[in-house]
Amino acid sequence: MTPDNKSINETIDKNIVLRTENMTMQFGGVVAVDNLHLTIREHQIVALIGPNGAGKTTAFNMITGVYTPSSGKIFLHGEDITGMSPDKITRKGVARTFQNIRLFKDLSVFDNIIIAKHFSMHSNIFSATLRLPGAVRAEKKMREESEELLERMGLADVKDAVASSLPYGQQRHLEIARALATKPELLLLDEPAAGMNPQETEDLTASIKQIQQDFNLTVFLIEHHMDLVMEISDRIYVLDFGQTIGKGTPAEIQNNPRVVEAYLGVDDDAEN
Ligand SMILES: Nc1ncnc2c1ncn2[C@@H]1O[C@H](COP(=O)(O)OP(=O)(O)OP(=O)(O)O)[C@@H](O)[C@H]1O
Repeated sequence: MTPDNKSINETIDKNIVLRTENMTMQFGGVVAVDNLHLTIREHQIVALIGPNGAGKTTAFNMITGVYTPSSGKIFLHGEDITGMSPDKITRKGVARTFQNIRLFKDLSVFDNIIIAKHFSMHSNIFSATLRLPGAVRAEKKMREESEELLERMGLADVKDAVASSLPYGQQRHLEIARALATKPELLLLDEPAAGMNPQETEDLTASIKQIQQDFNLTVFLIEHHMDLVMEISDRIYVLDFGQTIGKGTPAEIQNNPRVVEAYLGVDDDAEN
């Protein structure tokens, strides 16, 4: 390899935020995810799709440290994070939302954000209680950043409302805001449009694109709403019974006969 080729390859590799090698999860006799190879580059929006039970959430759970893979490796910017704890992975710049909303339902919108900020900054409860100058400054900064985040997410008007009192669509936006409060570089969204009507889904599609640009993010999302997936994804991976049956651009996926047969041919909405 010439020196020029070598430096080109190194530059390309630096752009890889997340890479999995043979990532596999077995539950008893079920291979939920089978040898998954992912490559996600900086500032891409990448989707993971597939029928129910295909292994999508299990893949997220391995990447975020909830499960340790049965075999295979996970690299974040080239660092092996396989089996690292969820807290540690969050502090390395990975945040996620969940398929079923997991807010602090009895707390205000603002407090949901502040708690996430405290968590990500590893703030010291003793210095905060004693109101030491450094802690006071940090707290002030956190509050300002939280206000700004709520403003950007269109939630400033409801910042004092109890989280559970928000309409469903706004609760989903709050969940994304809370994930953003940890200042991630890589944002994982698990079915962000679940339960949304077509108008809410359209609004969310625009929001995700905007958030990705405003916060300079790399986004990896699981979603069943194909309009959303096809519109915003740079690349798509398709799982079926844990196996990767397709990967490529939206156009490539739409024309992949195996994917159409296993998944795209089935109209999820028609079943409901
Ligand atoms: N903790 C677990 N213990 C045992 N089996 C599990 C566990 N978690 C998931 N599975 C199994 O692994 C397979 C993949 O499940 P997973 O939830 O990852 O699918 P999914 O693609 O996210 O589905 P959906 O679209 O319905 O959310 C399923 O057969 C599921 O029953």
